[in-house]
Amino acid sequence: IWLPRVSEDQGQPLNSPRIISTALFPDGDVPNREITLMLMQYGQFLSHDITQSIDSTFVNGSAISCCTPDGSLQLPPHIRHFACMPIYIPPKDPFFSFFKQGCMNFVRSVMAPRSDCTLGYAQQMNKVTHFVDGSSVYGSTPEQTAELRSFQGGMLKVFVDFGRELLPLSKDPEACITQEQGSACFESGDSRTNQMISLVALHTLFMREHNRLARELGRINSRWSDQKIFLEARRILTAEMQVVTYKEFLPALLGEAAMKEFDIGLKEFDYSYDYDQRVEPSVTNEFASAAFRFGHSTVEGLLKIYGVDKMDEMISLPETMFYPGRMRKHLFYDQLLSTLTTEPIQEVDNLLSESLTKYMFRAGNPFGVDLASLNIQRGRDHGLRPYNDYRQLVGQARYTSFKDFGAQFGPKLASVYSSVDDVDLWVGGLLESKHAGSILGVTFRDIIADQFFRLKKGDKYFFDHDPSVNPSHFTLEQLQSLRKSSLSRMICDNSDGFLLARQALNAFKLPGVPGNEFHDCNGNEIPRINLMLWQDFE
Ligand code: HEM
Ligand SMILES: [Ca+2]
Repeated sequence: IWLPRVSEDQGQPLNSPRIISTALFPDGDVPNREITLMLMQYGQFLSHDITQSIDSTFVNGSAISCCTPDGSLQLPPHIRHFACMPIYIPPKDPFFSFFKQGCMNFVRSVMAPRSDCTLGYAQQMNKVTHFVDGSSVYGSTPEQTAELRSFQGGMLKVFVDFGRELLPLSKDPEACITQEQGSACFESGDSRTNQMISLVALHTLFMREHNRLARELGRINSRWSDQKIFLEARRILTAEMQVVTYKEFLPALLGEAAMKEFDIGLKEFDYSYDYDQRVEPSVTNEFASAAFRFGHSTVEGLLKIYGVDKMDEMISLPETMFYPGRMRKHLFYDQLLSTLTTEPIQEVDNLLSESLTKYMFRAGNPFGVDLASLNIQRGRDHGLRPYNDYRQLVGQARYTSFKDFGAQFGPKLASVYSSVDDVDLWVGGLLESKHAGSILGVTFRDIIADQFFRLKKGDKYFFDHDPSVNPSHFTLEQLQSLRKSSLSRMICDNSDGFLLARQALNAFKLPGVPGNEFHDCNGNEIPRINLMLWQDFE
């Protein structure tokens, strides 16, 4: 019902995720040659639009701790919260032992009530709307949306910092490491916004695009109310996000073959007529707790920030986690968008930046937490089956021996797992080699493609669905225009204009990759949506 998985060998508990993490996920630098860091950053932004599990808390909302205050030991079961599932750190740990850490806090996710009110095995709750609907921009509840709106001209609230529009400042004193003078901590539709600075940049980009749309719509339709402009701008921004996701992001991630195999490409003309009410659109646990966490392997631990003709700064990622004050620096937002669209992504492999496995959220401390351990433990918390079962599900032969994982990983896996049927999904999925034009192995590729199939075919409000099913459908002319949206156009239109005078057509592909040369933002090569199609003559 809710007990974590045990070994297929003799039913003993599985090995500690931290031991698996140190054996298999060292740091290393292997950049991809075609894909930009933007795929990583948009990936995280998009994942936050569709999934967020909820950590259990005490009844009064305070956080649960499953370790002794000094982190040396786990609290004994009889005095700790029932949702505790702390991660054991061995005394010989190559990193945490220096700090005498023997326990990494881990609290199990809140369960969802079953829709038919029966009892049965646990499923976890999703805190955000699973549809690709801009909830990361607008929030997932009407109350959150109201909090973010300015109620003037259809716009979202902003913090005007010496003439530049940034996200509104957070009122929560705990949302960042510091709220000191000159620093900043931001508010958006998603509670994870300040997790790291390039995520803040994407939230800023989308907020600005909403306000740009609202200003234009208000200019074209001088009689529209705040409410009308807000809803219309939101409908357009959501469509833009769906176009960027299905036309640019997914092909770069999954490859053209998967787009065809799973029939998730966007149509070029007409409505798509492919809404199917039998399709279950909610996010699968396999997607949220393992496959889409492929992104953690693509994170670059050092952000290279360029000045006009030289490198300005090399920022270590943990220094920007819950500490996004640099956003207030004059050039920084443009510089960061430029870094994201010109620097390569790290390959999806067994290499993980130390900024995530040693220093994540360290907030000035000499050590942080290990995201790889959290991912493995989360998979067990959420009741995922072992990797082998999913291999079979996507049509691959089950592995029968550790040797099947190859000479590089087989022996390492054998040293930390008792049975080949014990390997966790997130671990096995990351170790696969790339499949058919994708940057992912076949198992993650298929789990992710399946999810985006559901999120399109199962969403009656998806932007290209026809009037017979979609109460908020567009006209065919509007649809044609919306299909030209791109992340590059959005960046061109919403940068500060200090550095970003040009963009490559596809923001997920490195400039200079054939067919992806730079174009002037002011020219017509990077297409624009024609907002005159929203002119209302009534
Ligand atoms: C610096 C970058 C990132 C940091 C610091 C970060 C951190 C985290 C943390 C702390 C969690 C929760 C772990 C747990 O307790 O289960 C998480 C979950 C997750 N992350 Fe990341 N992440 C980053 C980038 C990414 C990227 C690039 C992607 C995808 C492309 C991604 C996808 C996800 C997903 C799907 C989840 C599960 C969300 C849920 O359902 O709760 N993350 N991440
Ligand atoms: Ca959503």
